[in-house]
Order: sequence, then structure tokens, then C-alpha cells
Amino acid sequence: MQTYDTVAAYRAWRYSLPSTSTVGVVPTMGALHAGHISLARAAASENTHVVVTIFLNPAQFAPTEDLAAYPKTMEKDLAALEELNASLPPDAPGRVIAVFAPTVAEMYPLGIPLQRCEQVGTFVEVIPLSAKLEGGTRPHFFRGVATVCTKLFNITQPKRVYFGQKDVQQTVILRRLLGDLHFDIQLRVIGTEREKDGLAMSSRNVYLSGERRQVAVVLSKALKAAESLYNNGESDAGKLLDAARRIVEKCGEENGGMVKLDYVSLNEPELLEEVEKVERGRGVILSAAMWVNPTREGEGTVRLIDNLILE
Ligand SMILES: Nc1ncnc2c1ncn2[C@@H]1O[C@H](COP(=O)(O)OP(=O)(O)OP(=O)(O)O)[C@@H](O)[C@H]1O
Ligand SMILES: CC(C)(CO)[C@@H](O)C(=O)[O-]
Ligand code: BAL
Repeated sequence: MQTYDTVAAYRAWRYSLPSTSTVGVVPTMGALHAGHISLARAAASENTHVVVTIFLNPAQFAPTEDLAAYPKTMEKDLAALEELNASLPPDAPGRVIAVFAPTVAEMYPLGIPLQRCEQVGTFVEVIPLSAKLEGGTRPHFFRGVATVCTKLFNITQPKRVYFGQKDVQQTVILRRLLGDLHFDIQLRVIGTEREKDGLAMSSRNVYLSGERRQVAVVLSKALKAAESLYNNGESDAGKLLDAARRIVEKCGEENGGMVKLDYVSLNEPELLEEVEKVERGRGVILSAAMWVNPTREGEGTVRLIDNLILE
């Protein structure tokens, strides 16, 4: 497994591959966990070469967000990918052969100030999807994601790219981007890996310990409760959302405001229009975001997201 930190070095390798090669790319921001590894495993099952990108992308962070604190664990990340390779069956079509981990200067030659009004250069925006749900609270976010993914796709030249359902809006936006910009790339969405109690794995979970880690599970519990109402015949969106909302609110009241719901929403999967009634057989996204507030000095607010598909 070779690590490349410049576009030129990566390209020299990429263009040396036989034309029959298929490259599967797994974009990440590092601090790898079992969710990321499941994406790389899926990529190894259907490509001759798997490339993992590790790049903490400043453009998707607002100045008030946690860019500086975001966990950086490069050595452990590389070891986890080597461990994955060692665990793959001998007849697996591919394995992780390259890691592309560029510097910020390499990806943004003109620099990338976090204040959007100071940014200079080329940016990619998928409207109006990028303003919905996560985009309501993080207006800068999907412009940063769409821009960096366009750069990464262009550099890495994949046949297939792998993203997690945990960030479901990201997958909807990137599907649109690939189609609209005529990228000849297939998008694969891989199911959410969870901790034993149901909490969706996320690099940001390392910020949570003790009571905060215990209450964080309420987000997945609330979604599960709405899902089970739906499975028992309820299809009115208002009632399903109320059920989920009440569970998080009650948890907040019982724990001194430790958790606060941002949104819970039911949306169709193409344009993310809100639905009033869940039509069976269509597939509707039930998604939510919640803040876990600090309980002592030195802790920051942690924002968690999760979703389920109501089939
Ligand atoms: N629990 C998970 N299961 C499967 N895929 C996941 C999971 N968590 C993240 N991913 C996917 O891994 C890719 C890289 O995500 P990223 O590096 O931002 O990690 P993350 O855990 O989502 O971090 P963050 O805490 O910043 O949200 C994305 O496609 C994301 O959807
Ligand atoms: C796709 C991504 C790697 C772009 O920085 C990031 O948004 C993520 O990890 O989900
Ligand atoms: N996986 C989401 C990356 C972010 O929250 O910035």
C-alpha cells in the first residue's frame, strides 16, 4: 500500500495501471472506524484497485465548527487499512493499494479561508439540495463537499465511488452531481455500521464519553421508534415525526438539556422534498440531527446525524 500526497505522484501511478483496471475510491476525512472499513471492503469486492482518500477538507467547515479539533490518526488509519487487506479472502478482486492524502495547499492552490466571502477560485454547488436538512444548519457544508469530491474524482479517476448511508443527504447530492456533470462514475451507498447499542459510528463519536456517550444513543432510538410505528401501519408523516421528536425532547428534559434536537424529517430520495404521507414501496428517508451539549469545561458541542430508510 503506497501513500501519495501530491496530485502528480498519484497520477503517475494511476496512469501506469493497465486499461483493464477498475479503481474503486473511498473518500474519507480520516480517523477511520469500522464504517469506513466497510466501504473499503465493499470496494475491494468489485474493483481491481481500491484507493482510500484521507483529506480533512476545510471548505466544508464553518469558522465556528470543529476543524481544529477534528481527530487526526494517520498512522492508525494506515494500519487499519493494512489490517483490512490482510483479512480479505485470497480471491478478492482487489485490495487497498493506494492512499491519497494530499495537503490543503495541494487541493486548494489559492488557499481556503473558512469565511466564505473570502474564498477565491472554483466551487461546485448542487442547488437546491444543498440548502435542505443539514444545509439548513450548515449552509457552507455541501458546497465544500461537492467541491472537494469533484476535485477528488477528477484526480483519482475512479470507476466506482463508495459513500456511507449515514451521511444520506451527501449521497443524494453526489448522485445529482455525478449525473449533472456527466461523470462516468458509479456511486455505491453502503449501509450504516453501528455500535452495539445502535449509535451510528462516526469519527466525531470520540468526542463523547461517560454520560454524553450514553445519551447519544437516543437519536437512533427515536428513529427506530418511528420506524416501528410505520411498520405497524402508521404512514402519516406528522405522527411519525412527532413520535421521534418526543423521544429526543424527553431525553433532553430528563438529562438537564444534554441533548437538543435540530431536526427530524421525512423526505423523498431524489429532490429531498418533504412528504406528508409515506407511500409504501417508494422508499422515504427518515433523518435527524441532534446536538449533544457540553457537561463540563473543555467539552464542545457535538452534532450527530442519523437516518433510516422506510422501504
Ligand atoms: N457508521 C458508518 N457506516 C458506514 N459508513 C460510514 C459511517 N460513518 C461514516 N461513513 C462514511 O464514511 C465516509 C467518510 O466519512 P467521514 O470521514 O466524514 O467519517 P464520519 O464518521 O462520517 O465523520 P464525521 O464524524 O465527521 O461525520 C462517508 O461516506 C461516510 O458516510
Ligand atoms: C465525502 C467527504 C470525504 C468529503 O470531504 C466527507 O464529507 C465525508 O467524509 O463524508
Ligand atoms: N461525514 C460528514 C463530514 C462532516 O460532517 O464534515
